Amino acid sequence: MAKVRVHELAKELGQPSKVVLQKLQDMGEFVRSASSTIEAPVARRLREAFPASEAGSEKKKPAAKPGAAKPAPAKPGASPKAAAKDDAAAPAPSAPSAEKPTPAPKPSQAEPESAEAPAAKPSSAPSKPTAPTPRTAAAKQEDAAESAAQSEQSHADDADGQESSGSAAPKPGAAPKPGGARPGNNPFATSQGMPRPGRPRPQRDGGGGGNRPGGPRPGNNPFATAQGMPRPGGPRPQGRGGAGAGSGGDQGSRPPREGGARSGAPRPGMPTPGIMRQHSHGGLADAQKPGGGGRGGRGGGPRSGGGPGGGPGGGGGPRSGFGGPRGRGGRGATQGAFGRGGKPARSRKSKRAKRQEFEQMQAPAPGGVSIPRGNGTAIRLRRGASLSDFADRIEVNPASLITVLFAMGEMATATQSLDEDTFHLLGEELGYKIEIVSPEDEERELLEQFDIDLDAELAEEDDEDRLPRSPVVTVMGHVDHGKTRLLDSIRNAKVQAGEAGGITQHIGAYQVEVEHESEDGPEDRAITFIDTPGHEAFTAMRARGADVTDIAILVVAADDGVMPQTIEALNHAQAADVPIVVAVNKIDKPDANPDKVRQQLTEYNLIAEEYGGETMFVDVSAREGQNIDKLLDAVLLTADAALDLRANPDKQARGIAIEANLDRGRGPVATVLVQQGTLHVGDAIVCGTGHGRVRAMLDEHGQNVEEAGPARPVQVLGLTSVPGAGDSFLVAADERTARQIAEKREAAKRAAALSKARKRISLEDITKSMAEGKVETLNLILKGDAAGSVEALEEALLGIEIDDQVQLRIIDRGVGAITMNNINLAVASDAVIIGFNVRAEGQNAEYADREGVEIKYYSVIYRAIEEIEQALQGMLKPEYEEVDTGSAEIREIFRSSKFGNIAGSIVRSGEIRRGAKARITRGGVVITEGLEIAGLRRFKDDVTEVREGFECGINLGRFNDLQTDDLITTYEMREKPRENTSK
Ligand SMILES: Nc1nc2c(ncn2[C@@H]2O[C@H](COP(=O)(O)OP(=O)(O)OP(=O)(O)O)[C@@H](O)[C@H]2O)c(=O)[nH]1
Repeated sequence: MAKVRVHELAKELGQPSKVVLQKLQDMGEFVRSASSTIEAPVARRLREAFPASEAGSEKKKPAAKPGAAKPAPAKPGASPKAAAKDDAAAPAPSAPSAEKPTPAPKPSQAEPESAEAPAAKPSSAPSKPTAPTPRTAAAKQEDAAESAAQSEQSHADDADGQESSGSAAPKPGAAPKPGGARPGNNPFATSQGMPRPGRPRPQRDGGGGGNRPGGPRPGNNPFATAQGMPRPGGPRPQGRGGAGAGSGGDQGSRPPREGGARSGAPRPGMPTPGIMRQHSHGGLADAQKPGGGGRGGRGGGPRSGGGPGGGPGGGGGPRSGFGGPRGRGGRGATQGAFGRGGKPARSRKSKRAKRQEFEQMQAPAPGGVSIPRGNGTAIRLRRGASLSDFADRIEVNPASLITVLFAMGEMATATQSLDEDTFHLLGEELGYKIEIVSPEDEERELLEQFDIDLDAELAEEDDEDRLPRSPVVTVMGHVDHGKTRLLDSIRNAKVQAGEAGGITQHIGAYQVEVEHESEDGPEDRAITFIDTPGHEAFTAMRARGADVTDIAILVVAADDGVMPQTIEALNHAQAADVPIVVAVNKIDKPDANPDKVRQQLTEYNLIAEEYGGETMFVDVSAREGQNIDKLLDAVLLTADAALDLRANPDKQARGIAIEANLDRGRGPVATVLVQQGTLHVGDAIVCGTGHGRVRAMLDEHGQNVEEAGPARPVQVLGLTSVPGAGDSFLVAADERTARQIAEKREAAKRAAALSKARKRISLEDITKSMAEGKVETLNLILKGDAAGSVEALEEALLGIEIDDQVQLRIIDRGVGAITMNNINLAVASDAVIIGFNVRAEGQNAEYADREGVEIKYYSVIYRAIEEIEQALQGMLKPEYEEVDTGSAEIREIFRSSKFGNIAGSIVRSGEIRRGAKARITRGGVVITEGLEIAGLRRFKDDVTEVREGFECGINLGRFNDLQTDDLITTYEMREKPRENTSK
């Protein structure tokens, strides 16, 4: 029921507004002005206080619904009794009200209202406090209600202003408290207690009833799904209405509409919308009271009862009432009851939850689990990652992934490192694109965590920052052709006289000064030599990602000519795109034939300048120290012609460890080659998985140096552990960072070691790799048992007619077993090794496997040709074969209506696994195959496998044609080595 304004009431009572105001004040209700509204209960009490006029009022407002009236009595104070009476008086409680088990007293009030509901327009009710007006009044009330409804809004607004007016002053009579509603007793309040200063309100008019002490308080409503103020949506009109006449009753069930506002057709039994609104907005009259429970306004009593005790006042229950529109109303916010305050948080949550649910619904469930589909989302995982890592990335439980993987036929634990193929398969199944981070990317990402971006560093450098640096040279060649002697010779020739007594030591690399004739005249240039001769070391470093060599000196003994390892070295250098300078050695020997060497090498694309080529050949004698200067000159000329060797010396040093060892007295000692920047004593350094502070640096002469610039090799002391040759080093901001980087590198290394290396390049996927731009050519290394067969193979391979877009390159060939060297070259050059009647044995085979190098074995040339041809055409597909995994003999057949026939069997060999493919043979004849072990039991238990010698029950799904003595054989498809390919 709507509230009435004081002047309206005054008119009704035939009293001047002033008098009425005074009266209200006497009653303990504070009303600001004649235009203030007051709650129905207050109005009722007022009418009682002016008996004379009451009659008139009755006449006037016949409409007053009984219900409405009743509520009044039900003031809190009135409590039970009043309520009870009301109930009685009230028209039979409407069904709705009945439904609501109104707690306490309120019920009664509510009921009445509902009963009248039809007639009682919201607003009217309140306005006509006249209470138990006979139904006749209903009609009129309807009108009144409508108008009330219309005015609701305004009331509400007014309310704010009036809030304090305490329209709701406690009724004298009923309400015990003279002073109006007391804090804490406001049934409409979402929270009890004193209103905070400044935020009184809501109650404003509405409240009358609300305050009643007897009224139910929010939070005490046993029927409320949630205590406190109802949510906007939820509250039923009545709730609000409750205020007034306690109509609240049934409301609970009604939809929250805004009270009367709507069509004006109040629902029967419902509290008048108008009122409700008011309540919702304004809240109870008590507003004024400090404690007034502000908010309370709306909701009247707890659901049904209309107001809890508050009968009068409140009406609706907190819950139902909308009164309590979400929190806000409660707080007295003017926005009112329907503000959206209350539920936002909850609703957001629920949306999220819904979305998740939806996503899960779409998820494929290979193992019956729900996992959100990736829809092609790319997930990057480090090498050696586990299911747990993957699960973290897609935010699912690792157990789900284990299940999926299991359903796909693979078993793995959550923390077990998986290989790339498995991740790809799993990713495909779930709609994710798995990318395994390459070692280089991994290192890059690792450093990024420390704000170190080596690529960006280089990109940001200006050209002027980069100064010329000396070339780094590696000496290669056949055994005994004089590599070591040449290195010694160069070193000794260049040991400065000034370095008195300087004993040159082998530290892995050294630098020499050369007087070089350039266009601008003579100048001193330095050349750095890697002191470990041979292409083996060179390629091993490359295989580790360390490309330190700028130029290769290929040593060929003039008396011996080109030999197998000459060619191998040549191939390694060419595979690395490293320019070559040929040192034709031992020219002091009488049988030396330097020209023959030149001639021989033309076959390998090394054409001497004097023959019109671009390669510099220098005849030297390492033993005699002859032409060493010329050789060094040739190195510088080649470097200048083919390379632009420059580096920025003005930054923190980065480089590669060339060699390292544990020295008894000095601890870990590493020879590092600075590639960029300058290394200083005292720098915090991380080298491979070792770290520390540079305690001292020594050059190749054993002299202490304070700093080392680009291309300068130095021995570094101060590391915590011995790095490996080829490990990169860098200077970090501080020791702590250096340690952390080292630890992360260590962890990455461990993880990588745990994961099974994937084939870098394989014939099966060569075209795919080419399409993806991973490789541009198919690099092959041929090894055979005889020179003739290797040559024949090479010729045949080069004769394959292939598409222009595909390239075939034989980067090395040789006779003999497949060596570590061959594998390293394959690693460094992404090559496939072809073994023709030769194999990689023992350690080498393991190494190849570990490094992911594919070795294909053939014993028939045409087969090799055919496969490589197919590979280049993208036609080579893996071949599979059936491999039996177990067999069981049927001893007895059990018939089950549920599962069909069950074969009571005994496992004769291997093991029978659930899910395995199976075939049935009877007397040696295959009856059927392609079946699946659909069920497997040991006694009553479902099991996944049964081993040889044990009995079990096997269910073959729909296949029921079983007989005793039949043999069930399980098998699986395994990729098989191709025919004729293995030796
Ligand atoms: N006459 C002559 N002999 C030389 C010359 N250079 C090296 N030798 C000899 O050739 C032999 C092999 O020399 P090394 O320097 O050990 O050859 P290498 O290539 O290092 O040999 P490995 O380390 O076994 O690969 C030694 O006995 C040297 O003395 C040279 O210019 N003239």
